[in-house]
Amino acid sequence: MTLQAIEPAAAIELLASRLAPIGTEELATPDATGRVLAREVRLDRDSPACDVSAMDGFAVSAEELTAGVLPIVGECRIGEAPETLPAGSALRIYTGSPVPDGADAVIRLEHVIESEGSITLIKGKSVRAGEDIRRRGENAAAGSVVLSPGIELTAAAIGAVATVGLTVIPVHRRLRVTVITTGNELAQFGEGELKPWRLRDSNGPALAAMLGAAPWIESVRRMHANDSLDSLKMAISLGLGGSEAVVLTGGVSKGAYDFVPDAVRAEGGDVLFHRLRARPGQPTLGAIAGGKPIIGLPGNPLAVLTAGRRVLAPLLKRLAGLATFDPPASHVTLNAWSGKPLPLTWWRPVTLTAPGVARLAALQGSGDVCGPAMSDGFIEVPPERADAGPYSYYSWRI
Ligand SMILES: Nc1nc2c(c(=O)[nH]1)N[C@H]1C(S)=C(S)[C@@H](COP(=O)(O)OP(=O)(O)OC[C@H]3O[C@@H](n4cnc5c(N)ncnc54)[C@H](O)[C@@H]3O)O[C@H]1N2
Ligand code: MOO
Repeated sequence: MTLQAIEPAAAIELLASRLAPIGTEELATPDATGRVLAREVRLDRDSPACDVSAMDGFAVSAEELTAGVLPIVGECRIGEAPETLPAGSALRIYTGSPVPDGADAVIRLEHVIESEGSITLIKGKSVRAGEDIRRRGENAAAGSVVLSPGIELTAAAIGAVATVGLTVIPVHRRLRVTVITTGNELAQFGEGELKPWRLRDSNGPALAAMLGAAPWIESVRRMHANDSLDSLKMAISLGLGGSEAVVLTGGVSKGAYDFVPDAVRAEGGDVLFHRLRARPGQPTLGAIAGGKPIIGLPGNPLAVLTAGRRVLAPLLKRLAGLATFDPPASHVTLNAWSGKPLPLTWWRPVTLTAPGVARLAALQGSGDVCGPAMSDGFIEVPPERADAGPYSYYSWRI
């Protein structure tokens, strides 16, 4: 069966729509950092839960302080129930202390003169009702949604989870991914002198580096298959058995020894796309078997990086439970364009040189491992464009 070449975004959408997020587990809140939240989090009480001072100073009646001198008659301690402010007086107050009943403003320390146990406004300063008071519920009211499911738990999110009082939180389990390298040309461990027609595996380590850094990936298991249908079938079967996603590199194109498409189908894979309208990475294949994605990346090292980052990574994010699995990219402008336009999407490695500015990496083609080595990521050049951009930019970090 020949499938039409498809746009990268459409390929992601097609396969993502067939994937369900992995199951969940409960973790102690701080241990969930970087993990994908699996429930909605709502505020259990108003934030703040009572009126509190925003500054160190004095709780007063704005009208009374504006009118003259106020004796300091006590203090509002932080962490203790609100005091009552007697009429015609001031209470010391600290950032976060509950505002006493009877006060309608906080005047900060540096705006008053304190003398003989009383305060007066410094000349030129004024005080208004409501000043420097954080009102109960002004951040958010009890019951409001603070976090939606499917977000990655950042430091800010963990703070919110903790403030709601959740000591354990449901998150999606982490993915186990199997990466299968293919090809009889790859050197074996301990092979000794490397003949020029043999080569070291760079795709396996590059993919393990890209995927293994994600906090929602548990493990990247590496396997190797020879260029034979049986060897590939065995590796795919083992991969499907022990992980949530299987990624292959090489053997996916049109050569006599490119058995990946047949092996994927033989192992029950429903091939949804096989060829992207994008380069490098054109022969990329996407399939689903038993609800698990199988992604066949090409063998060329740059194609592995670009299609891995642009197509594989969003699909794994979807599987990991991330709601925004193909987020909008940031943009960079090139310091200079070079090259003739292509009739398809062109992924070109770049190095960032200033905020929002990038330089094209010098490289020979998609078989060049060294050219992209110092790049930060790549730009996505739409078909027929041949100018300095701006273009969508994808970092190698997923
Ligand atoms: N007649 C056609 N030939 C090719 C086409 C085509 O459309 N028609 N597409 C080309 C494109 S584009 C690409 S990309 C490559 C991809 O081919 P495969 O996915 O089948 O990959 P292989 O042939 O197995 O390997 C390609 C290249 O990559 C090297 N390689 C493979 N694995 C590794 C690894 N783990 N580490 C480092 N390098 C690896 C391999 O030795 C080959 O040099 O096909 C074009 N051909
Ligand atoms: O598209 Mo291949 O992916 O030239 O390298």
